[in-house]
Amino acid sequence: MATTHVVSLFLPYTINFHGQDLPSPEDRPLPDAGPQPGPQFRPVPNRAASTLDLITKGSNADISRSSTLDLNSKPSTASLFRQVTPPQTPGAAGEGLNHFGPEARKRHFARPGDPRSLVRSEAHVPEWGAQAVFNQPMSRAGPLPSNSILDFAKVHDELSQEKLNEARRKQRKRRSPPSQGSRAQSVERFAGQSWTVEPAVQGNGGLTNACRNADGSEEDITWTGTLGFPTDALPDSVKEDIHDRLLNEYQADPVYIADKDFQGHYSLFCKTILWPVFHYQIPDHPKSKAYADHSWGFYKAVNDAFAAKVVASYKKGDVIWIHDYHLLLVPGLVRQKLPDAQIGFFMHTAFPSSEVFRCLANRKELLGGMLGANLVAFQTDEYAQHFLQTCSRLLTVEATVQGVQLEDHFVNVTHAAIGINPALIHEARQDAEVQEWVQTIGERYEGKKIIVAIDKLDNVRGVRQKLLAYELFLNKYPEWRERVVLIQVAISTNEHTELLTTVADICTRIDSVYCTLAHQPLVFLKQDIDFSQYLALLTVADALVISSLRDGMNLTAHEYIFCQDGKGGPKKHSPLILSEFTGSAAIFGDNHVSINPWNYKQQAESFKKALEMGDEEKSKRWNGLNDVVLSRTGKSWKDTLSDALAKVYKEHHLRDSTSIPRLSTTQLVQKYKAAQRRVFIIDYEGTLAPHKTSTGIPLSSPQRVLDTLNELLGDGKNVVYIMSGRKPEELETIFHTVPTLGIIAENGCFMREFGAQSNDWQVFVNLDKTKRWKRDVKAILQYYQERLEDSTIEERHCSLLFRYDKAPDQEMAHRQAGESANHINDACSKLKIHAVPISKAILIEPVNFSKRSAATHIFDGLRNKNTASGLPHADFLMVAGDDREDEVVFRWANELGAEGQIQDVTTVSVGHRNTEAQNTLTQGTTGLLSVLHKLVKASAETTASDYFSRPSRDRNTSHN
Ligand SMILES: O=P(O)(O)OC[C@H]1O[C@H](O[C@H]2O[C@H](CO)[C@@H](O)[C@H](O)[C@H]2O)[C@H](O)[C@@H](O)[C@@H]1O
Repeated sequence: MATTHVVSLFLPYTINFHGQDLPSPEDRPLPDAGPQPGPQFRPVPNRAASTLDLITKGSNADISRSSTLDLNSKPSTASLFRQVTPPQTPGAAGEGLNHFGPEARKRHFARPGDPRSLVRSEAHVPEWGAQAVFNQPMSRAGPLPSNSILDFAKVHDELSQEKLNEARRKQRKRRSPPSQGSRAQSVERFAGQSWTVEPAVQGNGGLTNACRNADGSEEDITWTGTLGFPTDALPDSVKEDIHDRLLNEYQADPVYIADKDFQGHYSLFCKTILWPVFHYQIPDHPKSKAYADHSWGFYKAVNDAFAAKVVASYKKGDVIWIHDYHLLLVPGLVRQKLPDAQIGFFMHTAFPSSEVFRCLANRKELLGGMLGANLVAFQTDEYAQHFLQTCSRLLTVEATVQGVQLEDHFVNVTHAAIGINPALIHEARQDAEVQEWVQTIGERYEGKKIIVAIDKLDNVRGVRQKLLAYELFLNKYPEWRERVVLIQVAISTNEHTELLTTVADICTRIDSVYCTLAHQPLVFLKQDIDFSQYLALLTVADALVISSLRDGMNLTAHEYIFCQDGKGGPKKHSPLILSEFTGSAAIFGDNHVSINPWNYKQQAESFKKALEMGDEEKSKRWNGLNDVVLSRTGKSWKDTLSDALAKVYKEHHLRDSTSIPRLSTTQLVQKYKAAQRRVFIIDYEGTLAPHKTSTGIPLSSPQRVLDTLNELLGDGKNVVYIMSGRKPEELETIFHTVPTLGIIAENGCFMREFGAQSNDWQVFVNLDKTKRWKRDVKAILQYYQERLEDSTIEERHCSLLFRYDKAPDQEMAHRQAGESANHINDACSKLKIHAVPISKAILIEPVNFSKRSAATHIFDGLRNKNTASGLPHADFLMVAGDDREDEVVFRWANELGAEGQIQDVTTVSVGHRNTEAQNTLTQGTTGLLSVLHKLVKASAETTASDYFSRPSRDRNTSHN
């Protein structure tokens, strides 16, 4: 049975090992020690009380281990920061405990014994390899090479040396039998361990929830992803057991990646390069990470491993959905192996503007990878537009609202915002623990207003900006100081120590200025909270603030709106304060309180506005928001995307030149002979005659083309048009020996009617207006021409061509050409012209006139003429072409055929491109000439044989 492969970096499941002889923390490998023999487990830390526990249960808990804020014993926020040693780089030393504590186990709401549970959509998870939640193996990756730009050259040399050593090691291994060395001993301890399948700690909770039904079940899905912890230390037998159980019982196919590759991929390339760039954090000082660093190799290795896994488990008819920025290369890699597969790609994070994306050293490979999909989808229209513009600028391809036109195929681009799973949240909030927390928090803060904020302490979440704005709010509105509390849950990662310090400073300031013996207006929790506390906070909040500087969506906002409906606690309908830079803001209309998080003053005002909002307005706004949350759920997102993919896949398949039949000359001859009135519309360059270089086609055309056209025109039943992008006078010169030929020039801006005088041209465009836009556009093009060696501007009456085929630096030429096209499209959007990349040139032409509009004109003319004479206007139409401009004529002709307006319609694409034509002719221009010649010959033979087979008395009268 066909399945949908949901391919995401992390599976929704992980493994918890339950050995009898779990190692103590002292057994952990030492920093920089590399792979170590011996115990490989981290114990689960002693249970530490969470802050919210402390709120109610007193301060007996070991606060130094839990990094919590005990409101009863009131340590200052500053002391809180001092108590906690920031964790070290995961995998390097195996540290990184305590931020999550045992509460992080409850990131999900699980039915007993069933890991298919609701998870928090935007959970704030520990770094990979931190072993903060379950007993799992340590990373054997050892320290990775530095990715500081200052060490670039050194690392480069080291890596080259390492490659050499690796090759030598492999050679030695091939020569000698496998040893029973330390690695074999160290993995032994895992062989007999018992383990359980648990809901994942890492990964995209929004995606997991969207793929689950109201009862937690999933249909026809196979998950592909990693287990979320280092697996080098597991023996193959354990890996196989885990694989078999996950696949059989949970439809989850684990991908095992070498620890070093995973760490280099995730902690380096994803987290220090892609994530900041996609969220507009562009480092510009020497301490920042290099854009072109060695971690690209790790990124590729992980993407390769994923692609190999997908290809191996794919069966004909399956659908493949690849998710998020970790796996940008996978669509392209899978496409290479499975050219006919149905592949969708969804980007969960924001996609930056082309100006930012182009900073990435591997930008073309990344785009090429994404374009391996049939459908590339984003959360919002804005991100989709950024992607289209990036492709157009960096790859110099034509990007339309529907997608990207590549050399020989089309990739559709769309947007669909992910949503939440209301039914599962509703079930979860019925849990007694949630109810208890609702009551507890309500009692603890009775008489106060609670502003809630739940973020990962990462530069993109705008926590610093939020705290500064809150400080300003307290300063400006003293009447609120004793009546409001901001509960900021913020999980830090070890990467952001600078941010942590700044945030600590602000917290200290707020504490020292506004904290009193009776009231603390800021509760800063530098640890995660469990799922029931999360739901309870969202339920009782008087406002939620999301101040992200950039965020793909942000489903915490959606979960908050849902929790405020009064069915899991008090009916609050509290306001949502939401950054305009989140995807969610794009779908919520104007019912939230919108902020630019950089505008501290505005953000401070938004707190006041939210806290003082009247009940009526609150309910009105909340109803609007809730409508969006309930109508745009995770399920509807998933259904919309799978319908869209199925539709475009069908279209692509129909247009795929390998699935379009070759033109059958025999059938065509039969139709031709049967027809009374035939119309031919044939493209010139690339279809009837080969393409020539930028110097243009030679004005003396091949005699064979002219002879064939004259032969066709020799039959009085035939009406023949040539279509071309060239100027009328050029075409007139080329075809001066074919006097009655109809000509469409400059892609439909001019037309000489069939049978008209040689210089009798119809002009469809307004030439004065055309002159004006050409002058403006030429000025833009000249700017680019001056910067691009050996580029030229070719001027036609109604269009301009910026040619760069002779430019010595083609990389630069592509970039300049792409820039110029975007520049013109942006600057001249009101002029009804567009700039489109064609082969080695940018064509700037009017949007309202095309070969299709000219073809329609021809057909209307024939219809009018023949209606008057009583003859059929046409019962045979043949359209032949080879490139983008001809596709619109194919579509038009196919429509006429489908509507029955013309009995026999034949559309032929010469060459190998994906096309809307119904037939292909792969033999090129000479192939088409032979077909046309055969038609004429067959018809002449018919006429002769008809003549001689008729009685002689008829023969004598036939010309009367
Ligand atoms: O931290 P990562 O493991 O690299 O994953 C990135 C984030 O993925 C999820 O967020 C993304 O998807 C959400 C749902 O589509 C979307 O709302 C958000 O804007 C995206 O960034 C996950 O929820 C986050 O915790 C991860 O950090």
